[in-house]
Amino acid sequence: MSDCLSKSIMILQKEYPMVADFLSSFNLKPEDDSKNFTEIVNELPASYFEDQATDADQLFELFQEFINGLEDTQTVQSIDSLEVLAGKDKSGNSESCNLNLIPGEITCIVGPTGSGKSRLLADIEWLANADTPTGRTVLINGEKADDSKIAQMGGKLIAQITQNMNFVLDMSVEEFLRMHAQSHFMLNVEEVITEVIKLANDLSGEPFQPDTPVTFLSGGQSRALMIANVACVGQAPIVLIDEIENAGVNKKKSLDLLVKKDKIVLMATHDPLLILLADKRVVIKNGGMHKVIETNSIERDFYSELEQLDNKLQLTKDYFRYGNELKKVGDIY
Ligand SMILES: Nc1ncnc2c1ncn2[C@@H]1O[C@H](COP(=O)(O)OP(=O)(O)OP(=O)(O)O)[C@@H](O)[C@H]1O
Repeated sequence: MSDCLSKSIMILQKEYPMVADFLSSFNLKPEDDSKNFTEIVNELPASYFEDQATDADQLFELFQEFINGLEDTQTVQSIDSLEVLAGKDKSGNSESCNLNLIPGEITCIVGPTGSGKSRLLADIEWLANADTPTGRTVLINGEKADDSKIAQMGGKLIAQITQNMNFVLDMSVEEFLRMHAQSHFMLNVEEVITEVIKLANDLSGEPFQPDTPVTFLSGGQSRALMIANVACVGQAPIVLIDEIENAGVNKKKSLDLLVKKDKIVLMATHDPLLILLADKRVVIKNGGMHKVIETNSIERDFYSELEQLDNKLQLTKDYFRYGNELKKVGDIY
């Protein structure tokens, strides 16, 4: 018998408080919580199964699935380090450094076009084990992916945010978020939906409604929705971002949001504002990790100066985008 079917409800509830929600959603009100799930179900009268249109085997199966889901969720939440061990650059020379990432920290990947930034993201996405063109190895909590449960959890460990977030689903924003929140066993689904939509609208500055079909969202709106969703609903502790500079979202707010949720954030970018917002950056040269630079205080101070320049550039873009014609310099600001 599976462990969760033979453990007392009292013990299971200590490990997983959400067991109470499972029981109440099936109208099960055990009077004696020292009994296990099997005993509770076996004592139910036939009328219960008729009312619920289910049977004992189905309840056992659903309960096991539910507990497995909770176990997976707890495992992915306990990531406290990600390490990329050096492999080879494009010429086959050993890379100069490893890369260590921890929750609540933003790391940028910088380097010229074609240098290998996306390759590094892909190595992490695949939890490389000396089996990609770079020969890198990714360690999670100091362990190789194939050494633990992590291998099965690849999909739940890592969330990706890319330039191309195309939806093909025929559903509204609200339905999409509800489906996602339910699949993550969230308790307060409706509150979460409201929070994610509010955040996404704040990030893109181009509001949409709960009943907007996801296929109607603009590029900026869909990326904002993904970022808010990854931050609030997704339990993935590692977020990989490929270029959000032209994404039509507020970059600083987006990063603040992810960091507040204690995610490991790794972002390939050419944008100096994003680079200066990060805690550190790994420099890629000829496909290899060349060095890791911590953002220093001079760079942090330079950020505000650069931000003012960026705001000016943004105003200029909007000026022309909205059909204005420049008559004298100074009209824009
Ligand atoms: N260490 C390596 N060994 C072998 N091939 C590599 C290595 N690093 C990168 N490559 C290959 O080099 C090519 C360019 O890399 P990649 O697309 O990651 O560059 P990039 O820096 O993301 O470029 P861009 O800034 O234009 O997006 C890819 O085909 C990638 O697989």
